[in-house]
Amino acid sequence: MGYVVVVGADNAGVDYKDRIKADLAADPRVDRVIDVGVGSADDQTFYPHVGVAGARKVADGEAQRAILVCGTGMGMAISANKVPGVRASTAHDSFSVERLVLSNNGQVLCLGARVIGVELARRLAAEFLEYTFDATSASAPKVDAICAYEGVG
Ligand SMILES: O=C[C@H](O)[C@H](O)COP(=O)(O)O
Repeated sequence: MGYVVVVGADNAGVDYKDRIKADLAADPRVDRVIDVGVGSADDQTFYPHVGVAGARKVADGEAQRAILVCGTGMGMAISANKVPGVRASTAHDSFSVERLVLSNNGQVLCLGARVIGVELARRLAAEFLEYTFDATSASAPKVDAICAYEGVG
């Protein structure tokens, strides 16, 4: 069983989002890609609406992961983290992407199209799917402590 992955972006990130969406569609690790928009750079929908829509699909169990793109990645991360059960962060290097999953059990990777190049963004998106959180690891009780602050888990 492969991943269901949500992709989303605002007008600043839509080109990156569409590139990553195409990569995911061709990725054998991915069963389905859900695109929560925007559809074009003309769509001025504010990033929090996209970020929360994407994060809700993860929280609801419709998807296991989400990749959200805005200008910096930060607005998407702040917005996605408003959804209980979601752990989202901007990560612009390989080590941070690894730790987002292995340390933080993060399900939502946020990328900044005005910060990193599209080839790095594509690579980080692919790397994000390489990792699976180990619930028996020493990091697990720390993630449990995060969840306890929001009444989840
Ligand atoms: O975090 C927010 C994003 O970077 C967004 O794409 C741009 O937001 P701004 O237009 O408010 O700078």
